[in-house]
Parts: sequence; structure tokens; C-alpha cells
Amino acid sequence: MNVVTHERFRAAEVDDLGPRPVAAGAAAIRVRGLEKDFGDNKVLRGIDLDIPAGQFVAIIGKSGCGKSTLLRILMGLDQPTDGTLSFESADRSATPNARIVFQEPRLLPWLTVADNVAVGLGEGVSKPAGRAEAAAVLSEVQLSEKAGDWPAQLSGGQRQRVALARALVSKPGVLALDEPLGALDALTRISMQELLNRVWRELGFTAVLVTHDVSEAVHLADRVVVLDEGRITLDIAVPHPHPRRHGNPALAELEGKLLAAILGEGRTS
Ligand SMILES: Nc1ncnc2c1ncn2[C@@H]1O[C@H](COP(=O)(O)OP(=O)(O)OP(=O)(O)O)[C@@H](O)[C@H]1O
Repeated sequence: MNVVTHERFRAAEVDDLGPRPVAAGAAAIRVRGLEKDFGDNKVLRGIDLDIPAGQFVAIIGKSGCGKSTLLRILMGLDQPTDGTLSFESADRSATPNARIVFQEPRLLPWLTVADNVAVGLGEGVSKPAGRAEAAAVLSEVQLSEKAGDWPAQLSGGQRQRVALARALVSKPGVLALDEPLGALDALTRISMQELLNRVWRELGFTAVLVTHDVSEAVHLADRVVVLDEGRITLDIAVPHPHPRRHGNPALAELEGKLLAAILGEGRTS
């Protein structure tokens, strides 16, 4: 990893890349008593959640259970009806740099791939500096040769890699992912999962992923939270080293348990 570096790391867990870094700017997230109503629709009901800095959390649950609403509130894109939310990073930055990647890449069609990535740096960065940072991150997502192309010339998976690069170029302390791989075909999805896993292990940001895909959740996350009708009904660790191979029986068993929880199997009321 070259350009996207963080000055101070602390070791989190050890996997096949060695001790996993936690970026100094990675934020711990603390949520207490979060409620969200849309009129009479009580979407979130008293959510309490502590996410340590550098952790990768997946939020899963049935359609409409409130996953995206929770993510949007975490990212400050929506306000809760009640409850509190705080971020704290080791470097004590008051406002951690948080970025979100959506299911649609949302690229600007009139900018080249490199300039779309440089948009993630915001204003105040000179064009040459922005291009240099963009080039380094494009190399990280294996798209260097597409730097001068237009978004329309890319495949769906390549566009989503550009969207990921645009989010990573600003060295986020928190990366929120709202079904970022949902529109991709199965094989592209698996290679994007590997890419996402690798950049997270190298860069050490806090990651919050909303997904419908239970297999994706157990392959990427340290921890999976199941949401049902606005409440957390299961919160379990995924204590397996990375990278995780598809077909791993222990992960398959975990998937089964999570699916049963989503479907409400074994519930007494
Ligand atoms: N801006 C809004 N105005 C009114 N209701 C909303 C708004 N956003 C979400 N909702 C409602 O909140 C509930 C939860 O929506 P949300 O998008 O959070 O669910 P989700 O679990 O992410 O669903 P999916 O998996 O289908 O994307 C739904 O009933 C939805 O209709």
C-alpha cells in the first residue's frame, strides 16, 4: 500500500497479512437509544450499538427492517427522532472523516475516472496533487489503466471500484457501505468482496456494511448484527481469520444460524 497511509496504527487482530492495523483516524461509534419514526411508522426502536474503531460490522435483516435508515443516521444523512450517536477516534479528531458507498456508483459522466476519484478529496486540493492521490488509489483497486477513461466506458464492477476509490482517496476513518455490491453479478461480486476485504485490512478504517447477502456478511465482517422491525435481535462475532474462503463449513453453519434469525425461526412469540 502506498499513498493511502495513516501515520499511527495500533494492532487489532492477526491474520495472514500479519497484525491488522487500525487507522488513527478510525472512529469508534457509540449509539444509544436510537429511535426513528417516519410519521406513524416506527422504523428504529431503541437501538444500542458500540462499534470499536477498525471493526467491520455487517447489518442484515429483512427488506424494510430499517438497515439503510440506521446507516443513513450513522452517516449524518438523516436525523434520529430520539437517542444519541457519537464518534471517537484515537487521533481525537472531532469530526471523523466518514464516507459512504451506495449500490449505484453515482459517478459524474463528464469527468474521467481519475477526476471522479479526485472528487473524493473535496475542494482545496490542487489538481496535480489530486491526480497523484487518485492514481495511487486507482492502483489499489486495480484500475490504473482506466484512469483516462469515461465512466460510460467501464463495466458495472469497474464503476463500483471507481466509487470505492473515490471514497478511499480521502482516507476515511469510517466507511459506510449500503449494498455496494448488490447490482453486480455473482463472480464480480466475489472479486469485489475480496478487494473490499483487502483494503479494509490494509487501511484499518471502521466499516459498516448493509447487505441482503448473509454469505457476504460472514465473509467480510468481524461481527454481524441482525435487525428485525427496527430492533437488534442478534449480534454475533465472526471469529475467523481473513481471507475467508467460500465453502468454509464453519462459515456455512454461521450463515444458517443468521438466516434462521432473519426468518424468525425458533422464536417463541
Ligand atoms: N424518507 C422516508 N420517508 C418515509 N419512510 C421511509 C423513508 N425512508 C425509509 N422509510 C421507511 O422506513 C422503513 C425502513 O426502510 P429502510 O430503507 O431503512 O429499510 P431496509 O431494511 O434498508 O430495506 P431494504 O433491505 O429493502 O433496502 C420502510 O418502511 C420505509 O418505507
